[in-house]
Amino acid sequence: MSLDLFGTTLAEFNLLPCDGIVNDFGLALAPPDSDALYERLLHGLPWRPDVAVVNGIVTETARRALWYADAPFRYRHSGIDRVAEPWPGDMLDDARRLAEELAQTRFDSCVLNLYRDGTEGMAWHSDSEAAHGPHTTIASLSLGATRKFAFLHKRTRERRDMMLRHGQLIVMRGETQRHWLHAVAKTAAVSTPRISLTFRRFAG
Ligand SMILES: O=C(O)CCC(=O)C(=O)O
Ligand SMILES: [Fe+2]
Repeated sequence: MSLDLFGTTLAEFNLLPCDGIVNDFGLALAPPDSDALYERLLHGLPWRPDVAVVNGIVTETARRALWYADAPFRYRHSGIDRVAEPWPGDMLDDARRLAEELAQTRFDSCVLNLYRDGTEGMAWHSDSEAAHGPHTTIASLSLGATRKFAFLHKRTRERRDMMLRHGQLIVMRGETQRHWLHAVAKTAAVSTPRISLTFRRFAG
């Protein structure tokens, strides 16, 4: 699953210099499986805009989003209260198992994002400590177009960027959400969709 580079695996390599851990598992899903999952999710899920409060006004995002979980968990994010929906059949079962195996964590929910092209991104944010606890683990599987994923340290403004490719899985863990913001950068160079599956744990 992870490339063996001179005895250390990619997964052991921490992309962040301090205050958190981001492991890159490389192409965790083989191309035929990534292609099949991408097509199934792109065409088979009821994608809808996300909502966020911007300058006090409730606004629909260009990006599409969905949130599935084992139970109707509630989560306040971007100023809006959300409730999780039941899993869409078995569509996400294999991806969830893969994420659990690589991250060595049990996940009970998945936030999915659809960026239809490079004009759509996600602004700097961190994923709520209140909902996930201070040492949350989030596994993120990318499908479709390659996009730049960036990290910005909240205090030092130090920055780390990585490209996320079709089938690539990364894990954010430890104190990453407490000390770092992350974002999906917009770009004029991408004209095709990208989907991210972000597996999380809400129950204790
Ligand atoms: O699309 C991505 O890779 C990141 C998504 C993200 O940060 C989130 O859903 O909180
Ligand atoms: Fe996030």
